[in-house]
Amino acid sequence: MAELWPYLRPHRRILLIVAGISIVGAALAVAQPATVSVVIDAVQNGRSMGPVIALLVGLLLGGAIVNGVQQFLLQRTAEAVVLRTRRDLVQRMLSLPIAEYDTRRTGDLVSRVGSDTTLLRTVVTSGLVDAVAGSLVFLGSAIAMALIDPLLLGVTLAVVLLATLMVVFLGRRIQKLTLLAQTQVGLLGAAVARAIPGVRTIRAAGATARETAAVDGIATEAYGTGVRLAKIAALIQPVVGIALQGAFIAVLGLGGYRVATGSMQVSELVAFILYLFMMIMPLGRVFQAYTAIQNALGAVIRIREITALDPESESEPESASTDAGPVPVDPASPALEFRGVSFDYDGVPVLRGVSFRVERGTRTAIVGPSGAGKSTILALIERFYDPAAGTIELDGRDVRRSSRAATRARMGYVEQDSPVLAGTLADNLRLGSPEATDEECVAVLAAVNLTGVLERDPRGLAAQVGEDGILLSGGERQRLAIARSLLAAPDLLLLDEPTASLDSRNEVALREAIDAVAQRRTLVVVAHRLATVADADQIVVLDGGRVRAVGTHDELLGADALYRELAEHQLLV
Ligand SMILES: Nc1ncnc2c1ncn2[C@@H]1O[C@H](COP(=O)(O)OP(=O)(O)OP(=O)(O)O)[C@@H](O)[C@H]1O
Repeated sequence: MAELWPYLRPHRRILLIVAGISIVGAALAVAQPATVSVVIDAVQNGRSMGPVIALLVGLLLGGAIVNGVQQFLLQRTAEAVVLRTRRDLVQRMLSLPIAEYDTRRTGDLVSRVGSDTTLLRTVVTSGLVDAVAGSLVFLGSAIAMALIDPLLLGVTLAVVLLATLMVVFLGRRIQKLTLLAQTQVGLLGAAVARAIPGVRTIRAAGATARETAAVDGIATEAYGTGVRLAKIAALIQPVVGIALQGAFIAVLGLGGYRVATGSMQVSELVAFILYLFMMIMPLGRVFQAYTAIQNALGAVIRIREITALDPESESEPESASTDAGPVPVDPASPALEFRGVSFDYDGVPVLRGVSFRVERGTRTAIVGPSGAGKSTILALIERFYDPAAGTIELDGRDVRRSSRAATRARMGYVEQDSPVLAGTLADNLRLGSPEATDEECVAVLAAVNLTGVLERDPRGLAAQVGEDGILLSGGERQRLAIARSLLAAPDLLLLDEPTASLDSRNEVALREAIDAVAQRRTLVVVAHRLATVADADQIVVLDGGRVRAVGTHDELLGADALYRELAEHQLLV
C-alpha cells in the first residue's frame, strides 16, 4: 500500500467518502441475516411478520442503491487516478534530459503511458475500497458469529486462515509475473514502433516476413506470461471456493449435531450459516483486491522507473531579474563564443578544446567530415547536453547562468533529418509561436519558397504533412522548419542542413530560404554542401572533434588541406 499510496493520495477525500458509503452498505448487509432470523422466530411463534418483512425489503433496497452509488464513485475515481498518473508520467517523459532519449525505446515509453497506467484502475475499482468494506463485513460477521457460537467460529476461521496463506503466496507470484508481462508489452510496442517508421526500408529489403515473425515472437512471449498469470489467478477462485465449501460442510455437520442434541436453535444455525456466507463472500473480494494490488504493483514499478528520473536540470539563474526581461547585451560581445569546449557521449570523446567566435549578424558555417562533431556543437548551444569542460557564451554570458528555457527562447533550431512533426502545416508553423495568424503563416511559407506546398492541397495550411513530415520532400521539410523559426523571429538561428541529397531546384530553394533567414540575424549552419556556405562570413573546419581552421572560403582554400579536399570533392574549385 505504501507503494500505491502516492497515486491514491490526491483522491483520498472521495475514497474516504466511498469507504463511508461502503460501511453503510456493509451495515445494511450485516443486518439482513439477523432480520431473517427474527422472521423465522416470528413464524415459529405465530407473531405478526409484516413490519419485519418491510424492514428486510428496506434493507435489501437500501443495500442495492448504496452499492450502485459506490460503484459509480469508484469507477470515476479510478479514471481520475489513471488520468493523473498519465499526466504526471507524460509530463516527466517529455522533460527528461535529452541523453535519456538516446537510450530509451519509444514504443516501450508509449506502452507505459497507455498500458501500465490502466492497471492502476483495478486497484480502485475491484480492489481497495472493497478490501476495506470486505474486512468490515468480515469483522461484523465474525462478531455476530462469536455471539451465536464461538466453537463454530473457530472452525470457520481455521479454514479461512489456510485460504489466506495460499492467496498471499500466489499474490507475490502475480506481482512478479505482471512486471514481466508489462515489460513484454513494452518490448512489443518498441518492436512495432521500430517497424512502422522503417516500413519502406523493411519492404524494400524483403524483410516483411522476418520483421513480422520478430514482433510475433515477442507477442507470443507476452501470451505465455499472460497464460502463467491466468493459471495463478485461476487458482485463487477454487481456493476461495474450497474454503467456502469446507467451512460450510464443517459448520453444517457440527451445527446440525448441536441442533439435534438441543444445544443450538435452528434459527441460530440458519443465522450462523448466513453470516458464514457473508463472511466468506467478501473474502473472495478481498482476495481479488489483493490480486489487483499485486497486479498494479507490477505496473507501478515501470511507471516509477520514469517518474523517479530527474527532469532536465534547470540552471540557477544568477539573479531573479535574469528571466524577468531581456538580458542587457554588451554590444561589443560576440553573439556566440565557444571557449575550449570538450564533450563526451557516455565517455566517448566527441569534441576536444573547441573554440570559435560568432559575431552578431554574421553567417558562420561549420564543415568537416561525417562524425566530426558538427551536429553536436549545435546540440551544446541548444543545451541538450552540457560540455564536460570549457564554456559556451551567448551575448558574452555563460549559457549556464541563464535557464535553459530562456536560452532556447532566444534562438531557433532546425534539426538535421526530422525537423517536422506529424500534423498539419499550421501545427508545425505554430509550434513555437502559437499565436501566429494565418496571414503570418502564409507569409513565412512564401519567404522560404513553400507557396507551392500550400497550393497543391486544397486544405492549404490545414494540409497534413504525415508522420515525421513524410508527405514532404527532404528539402521541403527543412524549409518548413526554417519557416517555423522565421515566425518566432529569433536573433540566433542554428541550422543543421539535411544530409540527404537535394535536387538542384530544392537546393536553390533551400539556399534562398537560408538567405531569407540570414537577414537581420546571426546564423550558424552545419553545412554538408559547401555551395550553401561558400559566401559565409566565416567557416569553421572541424575534424575529429577539433577545430582545424577558421576563415572564409577563399582563405581556407589556400590555408587548409582538408577544406581544399572537401571543396574539390564538391566541384567548387
Ligand atoms: N546521441 C548520441 N549518443 C552517443 N553518440 C553520439 C550521439 N550523437 C552523435 N554521436 C556520436 O558523436 C560523433 C559526432 O556526431 P555528430 O552528429 O556531431 O557528427 P556530425 O559531424 O554532425 O556528422 P554528420 O556530418 O554525419 O551529421 C559521432 O561519432 C556519433 O556517432
